Amino acid sequence: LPRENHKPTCRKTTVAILGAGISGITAAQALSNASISDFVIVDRNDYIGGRVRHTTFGKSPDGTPYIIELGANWIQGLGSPGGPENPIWTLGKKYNIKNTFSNYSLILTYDETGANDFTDLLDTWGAVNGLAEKDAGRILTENLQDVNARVGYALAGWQPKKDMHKQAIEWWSWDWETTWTPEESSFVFGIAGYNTTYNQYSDENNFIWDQRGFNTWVIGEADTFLHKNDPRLLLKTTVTQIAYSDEGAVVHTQDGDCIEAEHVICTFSVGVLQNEVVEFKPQLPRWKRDAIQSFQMGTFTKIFMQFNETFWDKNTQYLLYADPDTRGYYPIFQPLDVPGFLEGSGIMFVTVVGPQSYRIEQQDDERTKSEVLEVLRTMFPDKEIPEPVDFYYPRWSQEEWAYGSYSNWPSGMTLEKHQNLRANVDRLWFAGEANSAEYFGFMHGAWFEGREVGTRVAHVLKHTETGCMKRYETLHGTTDISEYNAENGWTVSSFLDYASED
Ligand SMILES: Cc1cc2nc3c(=O)[nH]c(=O)nc-3n(C[C@H](O)[C@H](O)[C@H](O)COP(=O)(O)OP(=O)(O)OC[C@H]3O[C@@H](n4cnc5c(N)ncnc54)[C@H](O)[C@@H]3O)c2cc1C
Repeated sequence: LPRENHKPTCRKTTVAILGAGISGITAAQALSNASISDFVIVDRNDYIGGRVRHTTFGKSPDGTPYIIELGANWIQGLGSPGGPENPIWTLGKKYNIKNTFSNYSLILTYDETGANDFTDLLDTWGAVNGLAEKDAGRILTENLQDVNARVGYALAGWQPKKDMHKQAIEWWSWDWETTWTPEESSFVFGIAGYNTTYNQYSDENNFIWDQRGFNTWVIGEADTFLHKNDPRLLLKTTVTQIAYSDEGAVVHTQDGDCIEAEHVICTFSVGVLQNEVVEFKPQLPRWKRDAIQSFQMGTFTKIFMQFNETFWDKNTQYLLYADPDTRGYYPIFQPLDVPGFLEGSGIMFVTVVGPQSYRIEQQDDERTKSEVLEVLRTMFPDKEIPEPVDFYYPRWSQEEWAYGSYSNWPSGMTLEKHQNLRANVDRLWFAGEANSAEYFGFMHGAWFEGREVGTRVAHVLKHTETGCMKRYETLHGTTDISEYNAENGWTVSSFLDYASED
């Protein structure tokens, strides 16, 4: 609400960048690099980084709390000799972000009987996945109709049905990354997206445990073009309305102020756009609303616990639990009190996604804590599982500035329709992780899209490019292979493979 005695003002700028997450900061940096310094960056939070967000948790031996990451935690796909490097990995190194290789083979499996080794199913999945990849590649290149990933994997020979061990392996291999089930996800883009990150860069994921917070690199990059107390950075400022036309735009904020700009770059998550917390005037055209509502926003919830004593094997990074009744019920536990991470911390976290996230994000901490402890007692029948001394989890699906964690590609969405998510409407531009056709969901997706749109707007301002991104008012059922090009956000081939050794 407008503050008492606050006189509304309307500020003028060339470019208003909405959001100070990775995309917003990268867009501003691209403008700055093109010598356009007249912009403002607006964010409702009081920090730079958006979904790269941390908090304090528990207590270390010296009494100070630990820093834990509530949002992005891994740099995914680092880079291979002879191939390109993931820009987030480059930046992680630049800012000396503390991280450790996530070793997925340091895994133990459990079920309702306690420890039970079903890791051989990982090899079965690997073999099926090889066949599935080939099939997905054929669908893409021959312009055939996409299917959902359940169908794609079933045709490759994967039938998990009522085998809860197989369901757990499938959850670990699919849902943990996408936050949606195979039934709900695109087969082709799920696999192509996986390949552009893990085959183009590498299959390594490094886990961040830096006690300055992972967003140190985002702040560091912002500092390369913003100065101390820069008036161009407006934190704690909530956008309520964006009025746009082909001549410019006016952004209205909750405190009654406004920003008049020649161009607006909106980097809000697809969850924010879907939930209409910001009013667009005029209403966005149907082709745009269709694309926004079609893309999926998923939820990924990390539940943190600190214990006074550890009861897990210090040589294990992952504990996978197959619940006998419910797929995805507290399936993956990660102790951080293991070598290379936060040793001595007593911290462990368990992750749920999708419908389980929605469920637990609506219930109170006590209920969730007792469910988690019951699972741990099932997994370790011979051990005393103590009450945690600290317990916390975020509610991503309810955050008005995110409405979820990150996006996923649903089956039935073509590259053309996704391009409509990216395309500008008059002088209103869009960026953010979901707009990356090749890296949706990831931090590097947000980074590439912010850079792309910032660069485009700079060209438009300098009259070296026209103002329109490709869009499809009439969609075709499938996408021809010739359309997998830069104009539609497809810059590298999903068939490239620098990462595999053979
Ligand atoms: C739990 C979780 C785990 C993840 N794990 C990983 C991972 O391991 N690896 C990885 O690569 N990626 C991961 N991600 C995804 C990654 O964090 C995102 O892809 C990336 O940070 C998105 O950046 P962005 O700039 O597109 O959006 P955002 O970071 O959401 O930035 C948009 C900004 O807009 C602001 N905003 C929204 N509404 C308004 C409004 N009305 N007014 C003003 N400001 C507003 C928000 O406050 C936000 O700061 C994870 C995300 C989550 C939540």
